Amino acid sequence: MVSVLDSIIHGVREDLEQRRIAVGLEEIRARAAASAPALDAHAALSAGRADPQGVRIIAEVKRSSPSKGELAEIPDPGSLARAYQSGGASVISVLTEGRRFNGSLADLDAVRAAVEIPVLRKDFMVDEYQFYEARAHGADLVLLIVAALDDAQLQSFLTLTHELGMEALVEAHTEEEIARAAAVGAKIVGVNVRNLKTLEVDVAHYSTMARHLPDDVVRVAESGVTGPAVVADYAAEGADAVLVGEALVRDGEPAEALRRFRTASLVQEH
Ligand SMILES: O=P(O)(O)OC[C@@H](O)[C@@H](O)c1c[nH]c2ccccc12
Repeated sequence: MVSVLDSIIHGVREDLEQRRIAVGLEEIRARAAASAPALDAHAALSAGRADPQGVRIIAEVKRSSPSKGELAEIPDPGSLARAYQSGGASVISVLTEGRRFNGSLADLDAVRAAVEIPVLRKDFMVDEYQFYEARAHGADLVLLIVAALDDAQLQSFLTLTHELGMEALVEAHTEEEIARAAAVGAKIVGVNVRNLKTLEVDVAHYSTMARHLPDDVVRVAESGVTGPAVVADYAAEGADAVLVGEALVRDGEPAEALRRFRTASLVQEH
């Protein structure tokens, strides 16, 4: 059976071939080498558990999703990102996938130009071209989805990411995927409570998976935040950072919403 993830990746590869025709590998490598050095995303996220200001937030610029359709128009991604930054975000995540998420590299450029904090290129990374492209467009961090890659790809893409001075958020959904992330030496591991093969969300899944995370990685809880209580639960389960999309893009006052999420972990100790 073709999963949602498989069908997204099929489209990602088609779109990628078009971009590779327009800007060849050699050119994109040169652009990556010429861009300002990546910011330290690992430092921005590590030891979030002990942060007296509350759990770290990775705030996402996300217009649409395969599960919900259009979430928000976001005519000016740079100004949304600035609001996130002023609300205390540690990292901005930008969806650059076009077909299902209605994102683009232009969104990444706009966000990069608007903020001083690390930026995550959130896409389905399946070809080395995309890593040079991410760096050329100012990304500091990329997403590696374990379910979309075999071990050899995971290892070589993680190495390439580090060679380019970037960090990777290595996303797992199952215990086996966490073990695969750990085996390649991932330093930042996300547990996505949304299963990308079926799109089902189960926020309790984070606590089930958290005990399998290695001690020495930065722990990120991804998806499913509907309000401060969910952020507080993730933090209580030991998350250093929480990745939030929908709840922030749908909120009319994203900076305020972000502040509420950050401090939720301080007031709702378990
Ligand atoms: O909108 P939410 O439920 O807050 O989720 C954000 C983020 O975790 C989600 O967008 C996401 C997590 N991993 C992904 C991989 C690809 C695309 C999107 C995602």
